[in-house]
Amino acid sequence: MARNNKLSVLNKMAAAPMVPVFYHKDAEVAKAVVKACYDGGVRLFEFTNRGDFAHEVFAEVSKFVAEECPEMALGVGSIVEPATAALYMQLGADFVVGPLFNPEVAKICNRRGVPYVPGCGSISEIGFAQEAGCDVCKLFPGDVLGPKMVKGLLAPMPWSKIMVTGGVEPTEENLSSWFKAGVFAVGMGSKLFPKETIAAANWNVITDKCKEALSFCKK
Ligand SMILES: O=C(O)C(=O)C[C@H](O)[C@H](O)COP(=O)(O)O
Repeated sequence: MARNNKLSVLNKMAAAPMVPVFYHKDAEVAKAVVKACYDGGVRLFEFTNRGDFAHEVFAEVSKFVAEECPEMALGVGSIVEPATAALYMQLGADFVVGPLFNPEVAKICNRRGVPYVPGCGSISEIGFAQEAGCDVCKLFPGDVLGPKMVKGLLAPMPWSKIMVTGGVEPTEENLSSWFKAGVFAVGMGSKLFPKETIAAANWNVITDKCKEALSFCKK
């Protein structure tokens, strides 16, 4: 079961609005990356469901987070259908993210009070997701859709909480363009975790990058 309830996850997202997105098949690497992010001020972490045994790694990371990163909410990403969402919720996922909106995933997340952040590429999808109980919608792929879309949709739908993901960069220029447009949070994967940094186990570099990126996430 989730360690953090919906309110706690949303409050963390409001306070530290950057969600690192990461997958590694080696649980030790995944744990080190989660801890490096935690030390850099990150309070929400999305472990993506990539590969057949990703849930086994998630289970180990989840135990580690409970012991070593008590303030962290651990979510799962790349979820496209309800069976996989249920599997991860059983393993303690605090929130569920996906590249698309699936109403069946919304239903089972709602039943357990777990926030579902679905990927949406149009204003109508965001509307359908909101009606299905999604408090935060993920604008995906962000670099294709752009900050102007966020500004545009917030004019008629100012209640919308948007987390943009896909091509977001940990630079002041990129992050401030999204936050100026009105996003609630950003999700960031490949640009926050260059392959060389992970291969070299340069965890301090990740901690520093997270600290710096969070300082650019100004609403
Ligand atoms: O897994 C999901 O649910 C996705 O939607 C796709 C990606 O994980 C993110 O979009 C990360 O994107 P980058 O920051 O560009 O690496």
